[in-house]
Amino acid sequence: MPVPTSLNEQQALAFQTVINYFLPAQTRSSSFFFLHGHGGTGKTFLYRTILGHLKELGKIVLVVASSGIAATLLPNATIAHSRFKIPLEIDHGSSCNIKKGTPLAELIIGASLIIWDEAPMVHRLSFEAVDRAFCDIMKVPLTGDQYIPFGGKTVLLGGDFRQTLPIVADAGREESVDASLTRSYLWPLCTVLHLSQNMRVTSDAANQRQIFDGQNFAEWTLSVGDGIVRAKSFVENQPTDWIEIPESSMIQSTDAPIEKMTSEIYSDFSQRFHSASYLTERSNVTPTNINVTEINTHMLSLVQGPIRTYFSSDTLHTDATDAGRIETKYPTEFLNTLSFNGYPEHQIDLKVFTPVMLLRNLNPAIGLCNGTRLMIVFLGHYVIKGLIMGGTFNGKTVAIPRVVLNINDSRWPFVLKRRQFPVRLCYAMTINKSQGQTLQSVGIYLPKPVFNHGQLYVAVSRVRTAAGLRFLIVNEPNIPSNYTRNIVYHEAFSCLRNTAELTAPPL
Ligand SMILES: Nc1ncnc2c1ncn2[C@@H]1O[C@H](COP(=O)(O)OP(=O)(O)OP(=O)(O)O)[C@@H](O)[C@H]1O
Repeated sequence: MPVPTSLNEQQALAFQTVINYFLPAQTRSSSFFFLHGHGGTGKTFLYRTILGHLKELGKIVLVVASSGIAATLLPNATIAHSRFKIPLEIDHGSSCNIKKGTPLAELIIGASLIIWDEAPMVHRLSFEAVDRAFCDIMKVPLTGDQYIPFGGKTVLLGGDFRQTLPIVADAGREESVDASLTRSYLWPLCTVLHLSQNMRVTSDAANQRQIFDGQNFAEWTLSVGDGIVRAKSFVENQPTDWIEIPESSMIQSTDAPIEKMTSEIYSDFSQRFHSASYLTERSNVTPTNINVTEINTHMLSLVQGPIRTYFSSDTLHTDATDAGRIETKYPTEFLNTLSFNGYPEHQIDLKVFTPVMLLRNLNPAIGLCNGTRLMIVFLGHYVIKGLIMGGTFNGKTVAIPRVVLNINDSRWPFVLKRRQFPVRLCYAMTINKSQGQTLQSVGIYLPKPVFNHGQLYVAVSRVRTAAGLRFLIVNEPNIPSNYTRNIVYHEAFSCLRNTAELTAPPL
């Protein structure tokens, strides 16, 4: 099959390698691939090209993504966890809840290719559970010489290991790296396909200007991700990972850093606070939810118009034998004070024209995913309405209902049932939540440095141009305010470097 001329050299090689598996009688060493490339290298473009070609050949392709936002960028994509029924509570022996003979099992048997985008975000145990389920469906033994990964299905995973690793509660460096796909028994069985040419920013003349240390913006961003920017240590016995931020990107700190930062990112706010395109293009990002809330509260106070407050209904559910005692010990008033990452607050204050982020995958088919941003256009009693900002469904107005969320947090001896609109204001968002968003103007607010692998890289790679990036850093007095930490766990992706040279298989 001819390689499409629209692809660059690396994309063409990857295309050839994958498509080769659909041609008759080839010598096959592996049918499991990982497409590795940083943001803008054309992974999505390549998935679409492969999809188009296999469609022409009449093949079935299942497309999934680890996050709702990534799923909205690919045709007919769904979220991997729901598509493959991956258990939420997972351990080393888990499999997916896919029964033989069901329509889903038949669909998997009939599929020629599985594409899974943003794979590095997902815990390796999830891939291992899918591997077990596929082997079961395909009647392939899990051990011994007959074993083939994913039961012999051709699988193309993709993503960037420079970004944040799977979230593991209270994990240190070792546990975080151990959760990565690169630590799975599956990893040595995959063929890595590399993309490194940035197709998104290279054409932009402004980005070709040197911004720092002889590098242009795309190169600098990538060196941040690779953890190869020159770094210092300011605290004895602490890691040498403090890097200098280009002067041109700095906002000087003041006594009122939030006001200073937001007035730069949301310039002309009083005139433009109701413009969806203005809100779509910008956001502040910061490592923790506490600072996100501070920024959002400040911005809400600047919006003209009345506030509408929505309170959740909170109840608790427990199977414990002393359920009565637990209910007495944790009254509703106490439950209302609890906050959980990724869940709505008990009290949500909103105004028309405020931007919110959806916290649940309500209906990915119409763009309502965990991470979708919307501008509020209607605040009713039973329903709120928003205009989707960004992505494939940009500009669509949708209704958001109240939903019941079961919050199972190991710190508490109960499951909290919270009935609330699954939204949070998003003039600012955590760096982890910003993964997958593309913006024109981003203010990175660091009242404390980042605390995890890939966070600084995710933050700086949200924008397409150096001009769109602003930092406000508040450091201890002994550390200059143009330095911040760049945490990179090299061991999470060092195994990828040795596979950079891939030779094209014979066609
Ligand atoms: N071969 C190509 N020819 C023309 N344009 C391309 C090519 N490859 C990619 N692009 C364009 O470059 C931009 C970035 O590509 P794409 O979105 O596929 O990158 P990505 O690696 O998926 O990025 P991210 O990880 O940030 O989602 C898009 O506008 C895409 O259309």
